[in-house]
Formats: sequence, C-alpha cells, structure tokens
Amino acid sequence: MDTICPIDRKCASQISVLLHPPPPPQVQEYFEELISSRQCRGIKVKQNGEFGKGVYADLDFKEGELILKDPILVGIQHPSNKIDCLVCSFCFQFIGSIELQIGRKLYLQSLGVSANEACDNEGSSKDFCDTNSADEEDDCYVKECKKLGNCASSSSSNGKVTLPEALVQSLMNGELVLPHSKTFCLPSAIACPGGCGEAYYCSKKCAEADWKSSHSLLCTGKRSEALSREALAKFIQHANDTNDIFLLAAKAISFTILRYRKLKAAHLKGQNKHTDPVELDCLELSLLLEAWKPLSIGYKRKWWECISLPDDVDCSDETAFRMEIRDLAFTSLQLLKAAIFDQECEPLFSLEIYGNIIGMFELNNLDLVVASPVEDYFLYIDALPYSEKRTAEEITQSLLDALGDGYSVCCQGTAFYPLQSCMNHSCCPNARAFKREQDKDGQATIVALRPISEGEEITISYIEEDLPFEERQALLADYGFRCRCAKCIEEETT
Ligand SMILES: C[S@@+](CC[C@H](N)C(=O)[O-])C[C@H]1O[C@@H](n2cnc3c(N)ncnc32)[C@H](O)[C@@H]1O
Repeated sequence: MDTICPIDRKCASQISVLLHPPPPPQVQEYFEELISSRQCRGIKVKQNGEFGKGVYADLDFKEGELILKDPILVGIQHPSNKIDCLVCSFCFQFIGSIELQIGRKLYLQSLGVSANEACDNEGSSKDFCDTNSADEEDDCYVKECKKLGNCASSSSSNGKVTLPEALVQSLMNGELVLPHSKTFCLPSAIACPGGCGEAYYCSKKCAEADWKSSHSLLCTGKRSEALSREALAKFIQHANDTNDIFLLAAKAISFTILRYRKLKAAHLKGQNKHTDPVELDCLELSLLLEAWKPLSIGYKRKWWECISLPDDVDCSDETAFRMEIRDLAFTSLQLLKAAIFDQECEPLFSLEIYGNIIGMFELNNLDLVVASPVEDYFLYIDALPYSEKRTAEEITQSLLDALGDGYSVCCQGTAFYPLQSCMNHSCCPNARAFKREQDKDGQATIVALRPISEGEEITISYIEEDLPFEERQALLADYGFRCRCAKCIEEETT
C-alpha cells in the first residue's frame, strides 16, 4: 500500500504549527482557566521543570486529601466492555437500573455474544428513541439489546447457568424489581438524540454535551452530521477489528472540528462575509489552532515511533513492525476521512497529526475505570442480616450463579485528562489516581498519598512502583522514557 499521505505534504506548514505547543504565556493562561474550572484547590502547572511540564502544590495537602478531580477531555469505553456495563457515553457513570444491568448482560450471555461480536453492531441504524419516560427508555434499550444479539452467533454454550428467557426479559423491561435494588438507584438511560442506538446517557445535559463535543459527527443514526454514515460504519468496524484507540482519535478530531466551526460562526457573526481570501486563510488557521489548543497541550510523539516493541516481535523485525503500525493508522485515517472530512480542517486529516494524536494517547492516557454498582449490590445482599439475606437470595442467588465471575466487571476504557496528563511519574510518588466511594463517573481523581508541602511537585506512579528497578524501567519504556526519579537515580548508582 502507498502510505504517502498527500495531506502531510500539502499542509506541511500548518501541521508544523499545530504540532508546536502554543507560546508559554498562552499555555499558562490555558491551565489557569482549566484549574479554576475544576474541583481542585491549590495546584498549578509549571512548564519548565526537569521533565518538561509538571503539576505542583500551591498549598499544603494532608495524607488522603483530594488534590484534583479532572473531567475527561476525550474518552472511550472499550467496545468489549459494553456487554458487561451500560454506562453514560459522556461521563461514564452506570445508568438504567441494577435490574437492567443484570438482565442485559444475561440476555447477551444467553445469545452467546462475545466481546468481539458486541463491537460488530456499530453502524446499524435504529429509530430515534425520543422519550423521557424511564420505562420507555428501558424498553427501547431492550430492542437495541435484541439487535445486538441478532448479529451475534447464537451458540449459547458459555458454560454458565442460563435462566428462563421470561425472567431475563422482566429484568430488562422493569417488570421484576429485585430486593433492595432501590438502595442502588441509577439514572435512567437516555438514548442518543441522533438515533444511533449505540450511545446512552445519564441525563439530557450529558447527551447534549456529547453531541456538541464530538458525537454529532460520529453518530451512525439518522440525525448524524457525518458526511457518510456508511463510511463511518466502516471506520468503526475497522477500529473494532484492529485497535479501539482509533475511536478515541476520531473523537479528538471531531472535537476539534466542532470547536472550530463554533469559533468560526462566533467570529463571523456580524462581520463582513467578503473577507479577503488571504485574510480568510490566516483566520481559519488561527481558529483551527484555538480549537486544537486543548489537544496541543499534551506531550506527543508519533504512534509508530513511540509504541514499544511487543515481546513476540524480534528486534530484527522492528522496522517492518513500525511500518505496519503506520500503514494501519493510514488505513484507519482514510476511512475516517471518507466519513467526516472537513476541507477547512484539512491538516487534521494528515497522517502526521493522526499519528501524533494516537501517540499522545499512548504516552499520556489513564485507564478509565468506574466500579460496578452490580458488584456493590450483591455485596450488600451478602452482608444483610441472616433472615433478610435468605429471603433476598431466593431471587438473587440464581442471578449471581448465572452471571458467574462477571458479576463484578467494572466499566473499563481509556481517556485523556488535561491536567492529570501533566503529572510526571515517580517510583516514590506522593499522590495517586484513586476512586473513592463517592466517585461514580469517569473523572480522574487524584489524592495525596502522604503530606505534600506547598511548592512540591505532585507525582503519580504510572506503573506498580514496588517492582525491582529493571522491571520498572522496562514497564516505563512503554511510556517512552527512562525514569530519572530520585528513587531510580539512587538505585541505579548503588
Ligand atoms: C504524561 S507526560 C507528563 C507531562 C510531561 N512532562 C509534559 O511535559 O507534558 C509523560 C512524559 O513526561 C516525562 N517524564 C515524566 N516522568 C518522568 C520521569 N520520572 N523521568 C523521566 N521523564 C519523565 C517523559 O518524557 C514522559 O514521556
């Protein structure tokens, strides 16, 4: 395949500007605004530390204290995890009800839907589910669930106990209310306003925010703003078959295009529409740079250059391996281009930018994890006083047996967090990403591991920090660097 990307050459100068971080005062201003909009107190981003940017304490923190809650800039739930957990496609909190979570999973299980098959449903269109009623939303979800099942193989031999279909249906449609489930109330599932039947939300606010942020271009439903829904379905299918990081890259590109369009509309409002073509080019580039700013801040390298060599690839095959990764990215990019290309944002469709976006995720992303309320529910039942527990278990035990180990699967994905991604690594960190009892969505939550004094750098560990020195360095090679924290420097020299 010819992997020369014509846009790389055509837009070389714009690409170079996009890949150059904005000047320090602009970066500083961006972070100050971001920090003031977050649930955090006393942190600042400094740009010229030993390892480039870093986050520093602006106040003293006590051990266990919350340092930062960082909302996601772009994130995805892994497609294979969608069978296990129904979560809001914007904030990633669990939605529906305990009954729906369990029923949906048992239903898909009974159809033999495997993780990969669950991803194959992308692109199928579905009537718009325009309703506010929780019951109707759930019913609408049941239909979608059936469709997910229909396109999967129907071999239901998964070794788990199967329950009567009517019981599973009654869990999904809300007819069966499980004992004590009201203690674990979840927001109703609201269908995507574009009608894709793929995205669900915890609230209209999240549905609108996702639509405006990126989903309007990436929705496969009737109201999609994509150039071609068929092309979009092909792009999604390719990502599901190869690497779901392409779905996240598509979100980053859609996010930038939509921001660009909004900025341009605001700029042109009330202005002379007949701007000189040269002026218009300059204007478009400066608006694109502004739209791209939240992503320009992230530390970047090209994906095929920074990805570490898998164990099963011999060193002598390294060049071929990196070329293969580059080819794969190029194929994905061509599919995305056919689906959502925007001439005014052409540089975003260069292989150079696509590779850097994915490389940025590779080097900066944090695992997106949200604990399952279904696990909490079964633990709660287990902890009830003896007679209450026995009564409840007359209904719940068969469900637990049918779910098997899968009852506790949490929401899993990957996300880019604008402030957390500025935190440097230390093998002796003073903070960590840690979800507390009350943290029910996908935001990154950073808490102090020990007292931190004003002025100290806030560091987290990207890996299991208690491993021996060489193992730590090997793991950090996946993040593209050799650790030079105090602990590593000391251990290297002794
Ligand atoms: C997630 S970014 C952290 C923010 C980054 N310093 C920046 O300027 O954007 C991770 C990158 O920071 C640098 N880094 C972080 N911790 C480090 C450490 N302990 N030793 C050496 N380099 C480190 C590496 O270049 C790494 O790839």
